[in-house]
Amino acid sequence: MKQFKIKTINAIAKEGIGLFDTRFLVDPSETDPEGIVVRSSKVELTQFPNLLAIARAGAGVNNIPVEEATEKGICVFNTPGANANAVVELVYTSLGIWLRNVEKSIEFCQGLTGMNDDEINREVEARKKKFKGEEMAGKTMAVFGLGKIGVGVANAGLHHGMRVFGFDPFPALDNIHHLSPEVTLARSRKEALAQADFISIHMPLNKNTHGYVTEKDFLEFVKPGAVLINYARGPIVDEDAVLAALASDKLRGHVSDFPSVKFLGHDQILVTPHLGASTSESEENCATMAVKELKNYLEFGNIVHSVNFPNIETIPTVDVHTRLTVINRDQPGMIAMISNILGDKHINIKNYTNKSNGTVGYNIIDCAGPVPVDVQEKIAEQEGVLRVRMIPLEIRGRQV
Ligand SMILES: NC(=O)c1ccc[n+]([C@@H]2O[C@H](COP(=O)([O-])OP(=O)(O)OC[C@H]3O[C@@H](n4cnc5c(N)ncnc54)[C@H](O)[C@@H]3O)[C@@H](O)[C@H]2O)c1
Ligand SMILES: O=C(O)[C@H](O)COP(=O)(O)O
Repeated sequence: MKQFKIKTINAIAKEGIGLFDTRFLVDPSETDPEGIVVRSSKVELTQFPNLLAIARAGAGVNNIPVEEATEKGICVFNTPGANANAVVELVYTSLGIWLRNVEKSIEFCQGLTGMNDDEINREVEARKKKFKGEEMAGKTMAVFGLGKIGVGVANAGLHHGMRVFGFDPFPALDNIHHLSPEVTLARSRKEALAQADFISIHMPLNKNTHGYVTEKDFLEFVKPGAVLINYARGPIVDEDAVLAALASDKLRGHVSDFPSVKFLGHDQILVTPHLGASTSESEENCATMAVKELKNYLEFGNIVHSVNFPNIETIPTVDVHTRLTVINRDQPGMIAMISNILGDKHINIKNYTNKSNGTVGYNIIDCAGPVPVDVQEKIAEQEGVLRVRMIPLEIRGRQV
C-alpha cells in the first residue's frame, strides 16, 4: 500500500499528528516529503521535488512562497478560523493591559518585595494613582479586515460597550453573516478612522498590505490620541510612520504582537511575542484541521481550504477504479483535451468535476479502469498543464 511521506516543521499539536494513520510516515527530518505541515517557519520549495501539498496550521501564509507553489502544482492549505478566538481574546487582553497600565503596575508590586504587610498597604494606597487607566466602554473601535478574526474583534468590541466601525474592501459573505448588524460598515479608511479611539488591524500580509499603516491614506486620518493594535503581521505597519505618529501625539499608544528593534523599550508600545494563536485550544484546532485537509488531498485529491487552488470535494463512487487529478492554468480547451486523450485510449470517465479560481483549474476525473502511465504523461506534457496525479484508491480495497 502506498505510504505518503509527511514532514512536520515547527511543533504541531499531537491531536493533529495523531490523525495520520498507517498510510502516512510522519517525520520532522523527512528530506523528500509529499506533504508538509507547518506553522510560521519559512518553507523553501526548491529542496522538495516531490512535494504535493503544504498545510499551514494557522491563518497567515506569508511564510510560504504561494505563487511558486502554484507554478509547481503544489496545493497550499490554511486553517481559516481555527485560531480566531485565541486572537480575539488576546487583542482585548493586551488592550486592557495597555489601558490600565497593568504591566507597569505588576512591576511596581514586585518592587514591594521585602516590605511587611503594613508597608506594602501604605505604598499601594499612596502610589496606585500613578497607574490610573481608562475604560473601553463608551469608546469607538475601528477594525480593518473583517475576516474570521476581524469579525470576532468587531463583535467583541460591542460586548465591551463600544461603538464599532469595520472596513474591508473584499469581505467574504460567510464572515459578514457572523458580523453583528450593530457594527457600522465603513466605506473608506477615512470614515473608519475619523472617530476611532482604538484601531485594530486584521488583514493578511501580502504585496498590497505591506506598509498599509503609514502616514498617507491611514495615519493622516486618525483621531488624535488613538491607540493602534496590530495582531496581524509586523510589516503591515510602517514602523517609522508609527514612531513619528507616537512622537507627535497623533497616536497615544501601539499594541503589537511583533517585537522589533525599533519597538522594544519604547514607553508607549506594548509588545507580545507573536502569541496570538498560542493557546492549547487553537493549536489543537489548527493542527487537526491542517492534517485533515492534507489527508483528504493526498488520499482523494479533494481540496478544502486551499489558498491557491479551487476548492472541490467529491467522493469516488464504488465503480471508480482510478482517480486522476489534473492541475492546469485557467485557459480554454483543457477539459476537451483531457477528455479526448482519455477517450482515444477507450478509458471510460465515470465522473468529471472541474473548477477554476480564475488562475488555476482543477479537474477530478474518476475513471472506470486503469489509466496507463503513458496516458498520464501525455496529459502532463500538454501546454497549460501544471501537474497530473493518479490517486491510489487502495484504501477502498482496490489495487491500481
Ligand atoms: N498574531 C497571531 O498570532 C495571528 C493569528 C492568526 C492570524 N494572524 C494574522 O491575521 C490575519 C487575518 O486572519 P483571519 O483568520 O481573520 O483571515 P481571513 O482571511 O479570514 O480575513 C482577512 C480579511 O482581511 C481582508 N483584507 C484583505 N486586504 C484588506 C485591506 N487592504 N483592507 C482591509 N481588509 C483587507 C480580507 O478581505 C479578509 O476579509 C492572517 O492573515 C494572519 O496574518 C495573526
Ligand atoms: O497566521 C497565524 O495563524 C498566526 O500568526 C499564528 O502563527 P503560529 O502558528 O506560528 O503561532
